Amino acid sequence: MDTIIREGNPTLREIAEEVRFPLSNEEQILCKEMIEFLKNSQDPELAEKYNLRGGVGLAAPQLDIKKRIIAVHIPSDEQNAEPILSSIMINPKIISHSVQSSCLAEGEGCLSVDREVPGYVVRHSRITLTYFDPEGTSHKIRLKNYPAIVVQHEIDHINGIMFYDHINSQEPFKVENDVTVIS
Ligand SMILES: O=CN(O)C[C@@H](CC1CCCC1)C(=O)N1NCCC[C@H]1C(=O)Nc1ccccn1
Ligand code: NI
Repeated sequence: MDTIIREGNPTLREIAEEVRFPLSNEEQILCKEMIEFLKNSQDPELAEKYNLRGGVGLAAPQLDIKKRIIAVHIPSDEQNAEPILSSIMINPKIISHSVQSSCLAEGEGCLSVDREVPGYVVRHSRITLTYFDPEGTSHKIRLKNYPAIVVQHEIDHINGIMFYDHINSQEPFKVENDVTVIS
């Protein structure tokens, strides 16, 4: 998984392909590896040992694989509690969203971007999305707050969008009055 490609690689700017079911063995293994990577990256020892930056989300294009597969693994704040959200989402699709917008107070980063890009990344506060799990079962879920931000960051990746595309270059920390800043 040290094969995370960096900005400048054209794959990060392409639209990834829909995945067909049933998954190939290779695709099934990829899904497992993506979640494993996130879990390992959040383990202090393993992150130290393999020099990983802890990640809560990963999109297949970041592995130079142009497929609409994303992984999210968002830990809970308490130690050893269940993660808030841990999921592989195949062909994810936002089918509706709030008018209300939100952004992370500390801005966003990306495992494919080895530099700080300061500024608010304004996203939908709440989203309803459909996706398929690796078994091909369709799901429809609603997300808000941080999990909604993470999933939107990942869905951007399969559409060739980087987080800094959303930053207002004139006024990076400008917020319209009705944007919720999440800290
Ligand atoms: O496309 C996917 N990516 O680029 C990995 C990104 C995804 C998140 C960035 C903002 C929303 C989704 C990622 O996870 N990060 N960005 C760069 C370094 C930090 C790291 C991070 O936020 N880590 C974290 C946060 C909370 C708890 C544990 N770890
Ligand atoms: Ni990213």
